[in-house]
Amino acid sequence: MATYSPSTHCPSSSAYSNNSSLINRIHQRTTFPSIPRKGFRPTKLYLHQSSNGVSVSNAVHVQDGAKSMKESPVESDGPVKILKDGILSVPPVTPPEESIDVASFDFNKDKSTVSITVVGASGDLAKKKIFPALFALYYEGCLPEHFTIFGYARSKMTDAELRTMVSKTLTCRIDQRENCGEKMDHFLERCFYHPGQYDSPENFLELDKKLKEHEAGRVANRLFYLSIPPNIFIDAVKCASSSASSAKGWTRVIVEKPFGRDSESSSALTRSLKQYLDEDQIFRIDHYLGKELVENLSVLRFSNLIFEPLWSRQYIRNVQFIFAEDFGTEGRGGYFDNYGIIRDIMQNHLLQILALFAMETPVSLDAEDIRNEKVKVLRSMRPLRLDDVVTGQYKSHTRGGVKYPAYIDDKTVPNDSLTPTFAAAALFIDNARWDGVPFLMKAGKALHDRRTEIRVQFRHVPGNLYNKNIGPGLDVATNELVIRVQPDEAIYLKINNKVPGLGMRLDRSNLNLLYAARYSKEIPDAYERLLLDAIEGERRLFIRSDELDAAWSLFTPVLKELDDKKIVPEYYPYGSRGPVGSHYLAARYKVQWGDVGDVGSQQ
Ligand SMILES: NC(=O)C1=CN([C@@H]2O[C@H](COP(=O)(O)OP(=O)(O)OC[C@H]3O[C@@H](n4cnc5c(N)ncnc54)[C@H](OP(=O)(O)O)[C@@H]3O)[C@@H](O)[C@H]2O)C=CC1
Ligand SMILES: O=C1O[C@H](COP(=O)(O)O)[C@@H](O)[C@H](O)[C@H]1O
Repeated sequence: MATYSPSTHCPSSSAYSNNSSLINRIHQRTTFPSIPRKGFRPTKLYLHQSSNGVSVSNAVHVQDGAKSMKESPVESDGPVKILKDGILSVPPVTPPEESIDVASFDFNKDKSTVSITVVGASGDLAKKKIFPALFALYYEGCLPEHFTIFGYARSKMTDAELRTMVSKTLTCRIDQRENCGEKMDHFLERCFYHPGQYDSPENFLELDKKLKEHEAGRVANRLFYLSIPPNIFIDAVKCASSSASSAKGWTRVIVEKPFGRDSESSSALTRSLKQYLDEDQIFRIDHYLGKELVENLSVLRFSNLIFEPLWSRQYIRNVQFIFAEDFGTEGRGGYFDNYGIIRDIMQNHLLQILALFAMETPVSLDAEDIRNEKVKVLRSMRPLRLDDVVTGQYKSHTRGGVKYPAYIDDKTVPNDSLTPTFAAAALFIDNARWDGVPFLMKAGKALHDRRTEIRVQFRHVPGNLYNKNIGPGLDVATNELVIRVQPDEAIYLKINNKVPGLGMRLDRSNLNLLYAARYSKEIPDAYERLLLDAIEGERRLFIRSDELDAAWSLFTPVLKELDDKKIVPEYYPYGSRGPVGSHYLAARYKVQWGDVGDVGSQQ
């Protein structure tokens, strides 16, 4: 049974199909348009699932007018229905003897409010992603009616200065709708700033005071977004929890990666966080889980009959997870040098995608059921061996008269740094479904293009009648499913086809779902989805501590060995395809990287 109190109205967020989320979404949109009797205003609904969907078993109503706000449960006189657009029709119940005039009753009085504090508001991520995502949610009508946004950092800034800073990053990217400028102004009016130290309980108390002023006596829910370097996470959490957490509503904290550098430091971070927060208050963000095509992975797998039966060692030859950026670490060298590409991309983003790709069917789409399956598959994996890893680092390269820098040219990076900016790895899942199937990962900075893809290469057709038409490269002519996460989001399937004409020549073609051609709506940024979920308490896309432990267990031994043995990375020119070693690694498992020579989904 789920209890809920009226909160947000988000017309575009009805995409979830699991029942608990459906309850949330329906609730957001519950507007009680037809209060059945004077004086009957349900303030809470007890929603439960039934075979017919969601129904209301009990409503609590306000009785006897505004002054005596007694709440008492009432039975509905008939079934509660969900009408079109998620509006609940609550059938009449017997009215009280004395009823009040609905028009004079202040229904907003006891509504809750959400205060979002961006800790580290002066920083890169806050400007680039968090404020724009909050604005997009506001624009789409996804934020609750009562909300306030506070920026918090050490930099001295006034509210007006914060607004100026934030306004530079906001865009009206969502369609070409009207009143965007006006909406921006309204949004900015609800943004405030409080300067303070991250380890000062006094400064957080001052913040608390300001938050309370804005919350105006409503039930206050508070979300803190830690957009700060990891070495100050705990200071900030300690102060936020002791001096600025909500007395009556919920308090949640979004924690940005990196969640440690290895198993030990990650466990220590979790232990420290749990001194001040419960696990269900901690929202560990991996923004790749908020990307549209990553969200779609489960839909593709579990709602299409043609895929799930093929999803095993029986039909799949190998799976590839490819991340490439065509720019280096410029500006982030200081952070990056302490982490490297394996920690920055593989251990989190790519491994999370792998877990979603390879997990067994969850019992339901509830957060815990999905995360249980992810943990299971991660724990079935073999820890990565040094032999199965190739590392690289970009070096300076001049092209078209332009000189591109080496990684170590960054002033914040030591000249003798061995930190990998590229890595390729072969991983294995020792369970019945995936026994022997190589899961290859490749991630790199300063490569020749920018893309993130999942490539599924299928086995060849046994006894294929058309072998002679295909020729010796049998494995090259097998089916390949490509899920291009970015850019130009697409899902395409490579198939063999007869070239039209009198001869019998086979050709490889793509069955192609290119999002830009199929859907006119712009795809929301991952941070929008994740922020909305955190506000709504939906944990499905956030990392649970046992998932994190399992993920670190796979990579910690090899990371330690790379450090201890001071393994020298293979140097590759800025803007190239990366170290050739990655091809040798793939070849050892009879794999060819699918991105090489693929002209993509445009054909
Ligand atoms: N930037 C990005 O693209 C991504 C960032 N992340 C993660 O998000 C978090 C924030 O990233 P980002 O915005 O780039 O970080 P920044 O380096 O920009 O830091 C954010 C703010 O924290 C304060 N700060 C910086 N260094 C220190 C320090 N040594 N001691 C105390 N305060 C400091 C500064 O604010 P002030 O001086 O005003 O207090 C700064 O504006 C990090 O954990 C990062 O790993 C994750 C994914 C991508
Ligand atoms: O977490 C990180 O992600 C970005 C890439 O994110 P994207 O959404 O732009 O693909 C990466 O550049 C950065 O190094 C890493 O820390």
